[in-house]
Amino acid sequence: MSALSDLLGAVVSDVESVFLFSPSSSHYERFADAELDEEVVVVAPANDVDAETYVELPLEFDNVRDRIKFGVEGALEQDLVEEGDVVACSVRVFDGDPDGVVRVRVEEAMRSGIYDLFANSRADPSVIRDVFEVAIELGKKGQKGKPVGALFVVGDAGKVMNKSRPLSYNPFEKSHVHVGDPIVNVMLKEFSRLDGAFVISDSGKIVSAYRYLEPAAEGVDIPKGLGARHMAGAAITRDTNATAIVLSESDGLVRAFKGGQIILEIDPEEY
Ligand SMILES: Nc1ncnc2c1ncn2[C@@H]1O[C@H](COP(=O)(O)OP(=O)(O)OP(=O)(O)O)[C@@H](O)[C@H]1O
Ligand SMILES: [Mn+2]
Repeated sequence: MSALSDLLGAVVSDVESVFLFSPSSSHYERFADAELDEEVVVVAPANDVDAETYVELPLEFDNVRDRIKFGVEGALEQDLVEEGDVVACSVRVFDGDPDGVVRVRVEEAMRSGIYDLFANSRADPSVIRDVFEVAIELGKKGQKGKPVGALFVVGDAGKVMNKSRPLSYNPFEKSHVHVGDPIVNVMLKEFSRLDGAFVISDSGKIVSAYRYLEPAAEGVDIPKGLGARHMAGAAITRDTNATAIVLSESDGLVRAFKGGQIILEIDPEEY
C-alpha cells in the first residue's frame, strides 16, 4: 500500500524550481537550508525574507490562478525559468501556513505583457489594475450592448495635460474621485461614449475626461490597421511616462502601450 505522500508526491517530482509565494521567514529558511537540487524562488510583494532569488509580485492577487500566472510571467521576464520548465508553486489559499502546491509547466505564451504592465508602470500597480479592469469590463459588455472604444492615459498626468486639450467641459474638474470606486467605474463607462481620452494620475485620481491628445507622433510604430485613438495612445507614452490602456471599438481588443510601444494585446472575452 502506498503512503498518501507517495501518491501526492507526483505533483513535485522532476520539477526544475520551487516557487514560494509570500513565504514566512521560517518557511523560506526551511527551503533555503534544505540544499535542494531545485532552485528556490520567492514570489512576493516585497522581499521580506531576503531571498537570493526573488520575483516581485506587483499586487497580492486574491485569486491564486492570477497570482501564479504573474509569478511565472515575472520569472520568465527575469530569465529564471524557460519554456518547458516545470515548477512547483507553494501557495496559501486560506489564512495561515502555505496549504497548496500547484504544478505548472512554463510556456512562452505565458509572457502576455501583463507583468511588465503592472511592474514597470509609473502609476501604482493597483491603479493600473483598476483601469485595466474597467477596460476589460467595457470590452465584454459594451455600452448598452453596443461596442464602445475608450482611451485611458494613466500616470504622469501633469505632463499628459500639457500635451492635450479639452474637447468639452471636464466632468471631473474639482472632483476628487479615484478609479476602483464602484461609482467612478460607472461614470467612466458612461463617459466613454463620448470622444477623447481619460487622464488618470499615478495615484488613481481621475484628472479629466474628454481630452484630445496632441503628442508628437514621429517614430511611433504601432501595428498596421490601428487608427487615431491607438496612435494617440501610443504616442503620448513616448512623450511622457504614462501608460495608455486602449479599448478598440472596432475589434474589441484591449491594448496597452508604454514608451511608445505596444506591450499587451488581449481579448476581453478570453480574460
Ligand atoms: N488624439 C486623440 N486624442 C484623444 N482621443 C482621440 C484622438 N484621436 C482619436 N481619438 C478618439 O478615438 C475615436 C476613434 O478614432 P479612430 O477610429 O481613428 O481610432 P481607432 O484607433 O481606429 O480606434 P477604434 O479601434 O476604437 O476605432 C475618436 O472618435 C476619438 O474619440
Ligand atoms: Mn477606428
